[in-house]
Amino acid sequence: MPKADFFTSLGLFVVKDFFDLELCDKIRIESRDAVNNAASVLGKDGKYEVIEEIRKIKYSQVSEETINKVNSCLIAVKPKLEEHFKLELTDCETPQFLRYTKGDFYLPHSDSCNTDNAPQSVKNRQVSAVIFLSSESEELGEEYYGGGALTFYGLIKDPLWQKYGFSLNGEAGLLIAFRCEIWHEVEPIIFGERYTIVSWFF
Ligand SMILES: O=C(O)CCC(=O)C(=O)O
Ligand SMILES: [Fe+2]
Repeated sequence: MPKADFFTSLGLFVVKDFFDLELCDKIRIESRDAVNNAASVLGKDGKYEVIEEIRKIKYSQVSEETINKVNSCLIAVKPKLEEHFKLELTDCETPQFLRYTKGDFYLPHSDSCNTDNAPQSVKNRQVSAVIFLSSESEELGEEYYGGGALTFYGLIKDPLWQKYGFSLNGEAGLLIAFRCEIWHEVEPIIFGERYTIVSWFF
């Protein structure tokens, strides 16, 4: 599996210890114990709906304090994202706290959508950000999971490589940011629980 530096060399933005392990543990435990709801996707009619054949994940309803803390960390990195992607960004969406248990996944998708009926907030998205709170590992433990690779497509423009997926090894504390149009998926979780936070800059 390629290392984080490989994704940097292909133009993605990676910070390895964006969150320290103490903060990852704290938010992961809060996310595990919070009320969970099935996550939705944008349906063809431009409305959000739960379609478990496409995105089988739970949202965790963490505290306002945790949302604000993560939000301020994301806003603090905005100037670096603007410089990296050569874009002007206004703000980021309220972060979503995601919990994946065995068998959960998210099929290949892009985070932006330009169809006429898409909500303006989705049309405005420019950069996606994912923060890992747990690590992919062969070890068993609360902070580890197996499977669940975040896999990116079309990173190499050559037509021969268009359909090739590059999988990132999830590591607690790592932030990866990428242009919203890039296709990506979360492969099914084989064991353990996978925790991430996602948000979108616009
Ligand atoms: O959990 C992840 O690694 C990414 C999730 C994702 O792609 C999304 O929610 O749009
Ligand atoms: Fe996504």
